[in-house]
Amino acid sequence: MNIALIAHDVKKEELVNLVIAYRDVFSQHTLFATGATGYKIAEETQLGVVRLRSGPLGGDQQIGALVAQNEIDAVIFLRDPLVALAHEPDVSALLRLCDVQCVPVATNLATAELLVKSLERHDLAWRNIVHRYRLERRSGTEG
Ligand SMILES: O=C(CO)COP(=O)(O)O
Repeated sequence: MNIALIAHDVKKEELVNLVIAYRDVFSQHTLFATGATGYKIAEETQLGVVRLRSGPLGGDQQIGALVAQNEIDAVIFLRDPLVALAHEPDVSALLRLCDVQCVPVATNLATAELLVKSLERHDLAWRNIVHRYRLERRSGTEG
């Protein structure tokens, strides 16, 4: 599964702690992250992370584009709920695209933990089954 991890500055430590606590689960997936979040996760957990641009410089939009292409299976986005950010429209757009594509998205630590536990139980495996089925159908019609 492709998991996107994003945290605003005041939430980065929470997210890193979550990844440390559930390292065994996260290590079984491909992790994508915005720039500074990805840097911290990689540094503190030694897990591989596909790092995109920093959030304010377009990283949220890059993750949004992956969501729009249905290439992300779950998003954990720990937002700072107490400040308004210059790139708020990018944040809203990403969350909207998660709803468009029916991608599970957690915006606080409590929900993030539930999502990780779902990953652990393979609750989202149906997404891989659908991906594979569609790829096979596509290659069948092309061949
Ligand atoms: O601002 C962000 C998401 O909106 C996070 O970006 P960074 O991971 O680069 O700090």
